[in-house]
Amino acid sequence: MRIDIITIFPAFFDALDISLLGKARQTGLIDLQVHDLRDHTHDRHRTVDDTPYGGGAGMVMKPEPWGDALDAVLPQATDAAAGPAVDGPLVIFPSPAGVRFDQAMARELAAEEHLVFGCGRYEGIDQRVVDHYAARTRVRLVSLGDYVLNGGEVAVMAMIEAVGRLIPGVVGNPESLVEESHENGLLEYPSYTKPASWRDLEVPPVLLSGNHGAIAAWRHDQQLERTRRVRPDLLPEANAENTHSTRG
Ligand SMILES: CN1CCN(Cc2ccc(Cn3ccc4ccc(-c5n[nH]c(N)c5C#N)cc43)cc2)CC1
Repeated sequence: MRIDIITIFPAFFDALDISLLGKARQTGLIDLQVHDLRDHTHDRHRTVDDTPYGGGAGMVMKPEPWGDALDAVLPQATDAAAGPAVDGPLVIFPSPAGVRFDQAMARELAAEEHLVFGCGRYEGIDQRVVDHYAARTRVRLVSLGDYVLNGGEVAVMAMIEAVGRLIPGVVGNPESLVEESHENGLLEYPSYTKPASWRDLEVPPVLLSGNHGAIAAWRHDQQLERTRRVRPDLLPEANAENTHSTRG
């Protein structure tokens, strides 16, 4: 997979040089490039923002640097008349107004060949940037969650980590991807390791029994109990209820 990130804070992504994603880059599993938006400015102050038309607080990111930066990482700009290319890169702009990112979207993105992330700052990016590229390629606004961040970098880091670990070969033991939270729609079960007794707290005896059937049943019960308590909205019956009510 190829990943391009455009940002005014390239150093923010130095963390992608270490750990599993750093190894995936070294082995060529992921070709990840970080681009400084200011390298696509043409004034001596390397200006990327300006005041909003119509007034209002804060600054908006100018379209010209974004156009030059995105043109540099996207294939030869297709003609808008041809409509958005369906087989080209997927361009993702993190935004509080975006579709909520979740594990299902992470799985979708992990199947893509080329992702381009545009990290906005200030009060956001001039809307014409989104409109221009949405006419030429696939563009998505994606939100990390219902809270306001100062820019897109934290969201992009989270998305790249969630997507990267689903790419075959990135995580040593693919088995560990199967039983984690949200992979089967439920929260994960609690985990334990040695010692069997710690500060008078014991490991649940079933986990020491060697009875794999009983262990699997206990773990599924723990997933259901934890999901009911913490995230009842994830339970199948909650979704079934929603489905019924939308049918009216
Ligand atoms: C006219 N006004 C009306 C109010 N808005 C509100 C507003 C919009 C952006 C920002 C800061 N910011 C800039 C780029 C950028 C990208 C992602 C996110 C982001 N926040 N939360 C998520 N889950 C995010 C993600 N993913 C935030 C970003 C601050 C305040 C501004 C314009």
